Amino acid sequence: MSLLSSATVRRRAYRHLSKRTFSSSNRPLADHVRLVEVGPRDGLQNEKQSIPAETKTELVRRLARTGLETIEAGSFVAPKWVPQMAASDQVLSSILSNPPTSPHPITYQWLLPNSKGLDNMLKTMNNSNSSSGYPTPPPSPNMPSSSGYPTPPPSPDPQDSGPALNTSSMDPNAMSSSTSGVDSMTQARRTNTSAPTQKHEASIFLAATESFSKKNTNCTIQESLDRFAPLMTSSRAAGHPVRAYISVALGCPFEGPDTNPHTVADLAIKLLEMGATEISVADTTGMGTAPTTRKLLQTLKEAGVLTEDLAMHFHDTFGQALVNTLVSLEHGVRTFDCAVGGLGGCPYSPGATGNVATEDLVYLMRSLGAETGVSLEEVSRIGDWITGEIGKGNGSSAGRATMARLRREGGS
Ligand SMILES: CC(C)(COP(=O)([O-])OP(=O)([O-])OC[C@H]1O[C@@H](n2cnc3c(N)ncnc32)[C@H](O)[C@@H]1OP(=O)([O-])[O-])[C@@H](O)C(=O)NCCC(=O)NCCSC(=O)C[C@@](C)(O)CC(=O)[O-]
Repeated sequence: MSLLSSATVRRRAYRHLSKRTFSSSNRPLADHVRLVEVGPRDGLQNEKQSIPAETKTELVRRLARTGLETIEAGSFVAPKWVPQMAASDQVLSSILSNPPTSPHPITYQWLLPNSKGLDNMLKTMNNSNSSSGYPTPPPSPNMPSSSGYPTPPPSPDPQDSGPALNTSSMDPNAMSSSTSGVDSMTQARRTNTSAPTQKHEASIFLAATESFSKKNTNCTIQESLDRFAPLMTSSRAAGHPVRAYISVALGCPFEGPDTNPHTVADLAIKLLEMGATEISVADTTGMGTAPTTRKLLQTLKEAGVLTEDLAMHFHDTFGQALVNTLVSLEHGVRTFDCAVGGLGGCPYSPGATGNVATEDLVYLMRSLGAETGVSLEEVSRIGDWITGEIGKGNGSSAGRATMARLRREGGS
């Protein structure tokens, strides 16, 4: 892809804003941060030893009880490329036929590389529908707003660029375990025992560099866009909104740390124009730093990409994920991807390690006075359990500290 001038990107952004037909269904309140749990997919896909489908399903079931509202539960990619995800159809079938218990509706996301992936996802859904009585999603015209999604909450004050940071000396770890991690709103929602509904979304992915695009999906960036146009139309028509990742946005394992932010902005606009409901900007390699994250977010803003259409997806390879999260929060981003226990890594990004840990993000947000609705104790128990199941060290500092406290208190 040619390097685009900022003027070209700005022109495209103007087009994108004037042609905007999508709505941001996940628009968060100013003091609410939405966490997208990617542990069952991004967290497990790179594990070498085969993990039983039952373990993956159990992970999703446990996560569904924590207050998380969005869980990426698997992928429908070529098994030759990522064998670990081959049982995602079993995970999906299980979720449909025996819905996980959760305090509120959950959106499950499924990563797709092409239309074959979408066909396989829809086939699994249809098979499960006929055997489980799960209602077939209504066909919808190509408008995400008519796909049965709830009305978005009131939009934040446009002047508000971030939650008021909590500068008090309160130690969030000192909260009593009876209230910590779950606010009164979440507690109230938990009293609702009626059967929760579930939604399913597709997530697609392309790269901001040609080298990574080739390695990860065996095609150029333009070929990715060409592949995704019909996939997105079909997915939305079947009632499944589409989220889009842009990988290697802050550094590429093959081309180095200087990914062109204008390329990222241009791709974000194209994907939004094609109907993506959200762009997850991914620091696949964890090379991002506070200055490069700030520069990327500034470039996206100047190009006309709204913060409510963005999620940030940080890997913690160089220990910068929380710093970059803070920079993003200050910039106004309110959606972050994470993986319990700090699991994760991309099979086609050599050397890259796990995603930022869910437990660490919950702890950070709580310290800043931003609400996630997620229980720190519950996700810490899950991080402890799943890393033990797959024989890995627990990659979450907040998770390890919380487990140590729970064990001291006899409540693990
Ligand atoms: C895109 C392809 C398929 C191209 O791979 P290809 O080899 O060029 O595809 P093909 O069309 O030539 O097909 C090859 C074989 O795969 C089959 N096939 C083809 N598609 C599918 C499918 N969907 N599901 C099941 N099977 C499929 C197809 O039927 C055929 O089977 P055969 O005839 O040889 O038996 C491949 O490169 C691929 O699957 N890549 C996915 C790689 C991947 O999953 N990477 C990790 C996820 S991305 C990531 O982790 C980054 C992210 C999202 O987390 C954000 C970040 O941090 O950056």
